[in-house]
Amino acid sequence: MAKRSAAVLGGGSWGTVLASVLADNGLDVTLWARRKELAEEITRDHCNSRYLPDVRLPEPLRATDSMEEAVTGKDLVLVVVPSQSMREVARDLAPRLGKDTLVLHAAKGFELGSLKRMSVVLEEELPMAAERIAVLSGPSHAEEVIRKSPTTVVVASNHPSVAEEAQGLLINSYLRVYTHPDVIGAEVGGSLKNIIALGAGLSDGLGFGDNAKAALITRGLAEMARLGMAMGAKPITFAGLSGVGDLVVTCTSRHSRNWRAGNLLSRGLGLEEVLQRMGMVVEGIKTTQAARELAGRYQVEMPITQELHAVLFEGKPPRKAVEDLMARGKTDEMEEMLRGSSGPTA
Ligand SMILES: NC(=O)C1=CN([C@@H]2O[C@H](COP(=O)(O)OP(=O)(O)OC[C@H]3O[C@@H](n4cnc5c(N)ncnc54)[C@H](OP(=O)(O)O)[C@@H]3O)[C@@H](O)[C@H]2O)C=CC1
Ligand SMILES: O=C(CO)COP(=O)(O)O
Repeated sequence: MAKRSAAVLGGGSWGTVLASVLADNGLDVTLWARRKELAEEITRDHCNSRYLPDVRLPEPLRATDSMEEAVTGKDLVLVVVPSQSMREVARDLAPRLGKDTLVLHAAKGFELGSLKRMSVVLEEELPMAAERIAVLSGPSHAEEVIRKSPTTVVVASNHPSVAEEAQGLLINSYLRVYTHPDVIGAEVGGSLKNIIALGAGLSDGLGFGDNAKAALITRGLAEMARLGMAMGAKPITFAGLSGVGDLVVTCTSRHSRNWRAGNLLSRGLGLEEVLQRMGMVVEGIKTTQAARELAGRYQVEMPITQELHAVLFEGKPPRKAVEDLMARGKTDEMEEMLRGSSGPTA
């Protein structure tokens, strides 16, 4: 059988690590990075010093700044760029995509303005591949996967054979990949957890304790599921890897960029300075804007998201946001779930 092949689009931390996983699995892998010097460093020195310092990449992994060279003839194209770049990259990919190529993305966010999920953006830009699109999500920090630390993820697709094929290419002894039928749930969970992780970083930075973090995780999950259900997700998806699994890892891991950004904000730094210090994408910030608009569109109550939006974009002091969350009207924890409603609570 011919050697399977893949292109990974995006030379950041997650794209580089997923390309390394596929290379470890024996695929012929080409990584596409928009900057020539980064592509050259990966091919020549087997490292990505900006995004993964002190990590040696598999020798067979090659990189290029030519999209054409990266994707031609590949069985799989894995798109791993920040959400706000997804459409632009998909547009460049469209004329070069093979007729049977599987398209998988691993981005966690919504497109600002349209508020679309990433698989919808891909379907629009790659209509010829609409039946071959899948999403990779779940608790998976790049820094741990590259160390081959046991990790579990899901590959969700509306087409079971597509999810199974992607599962077969990615699964190995340190990365256990489950298929999943709920694309909406996987994308909404993976995106919204970043908002709650920003809140967890803020909460820890303000010196609140484990009780506060457990509250954020649990009530955060409730509001993620509420919006997700209103958008068409299956509620049970939020109990899985792309829901509570990813929420827990992002709210508790020292690797989380969203947690770290929240923590810097708690020290009084402005948003611009936080982003500059991070030097990597912090998806939760734009997702907070998108989720607040989605909450309005679907008439869903998302108090943590609302308060975080006020802190990030309206200058509200974080402690006042916490006070306001604690002073909300009395309600029943499970009421909306037991009623099966996604609408606003009393
Ligand atoms: N890091 C992780 O552990 C995980 C990340 N993810 C998700 O994966 C996505 C990518 O994250 P991650 O790799 O960590 O991000 P990074 O910030 O580490 O890297 C982003 C990469 O995307 C590139 N990029 C940005 N815009 C464009 C564009 N318009 N065209 C081409 N390339 C572009 C950047 O290029 P340049 O260097 O030239 O700026 C950079 O190589 C995000 O949605 C994130 O939430 C999901 C799971 C785990
Ligand atoms: O999605 C992730 C882990 O599953 C990465 O989260 P951060 O972007 O917060 O690092």
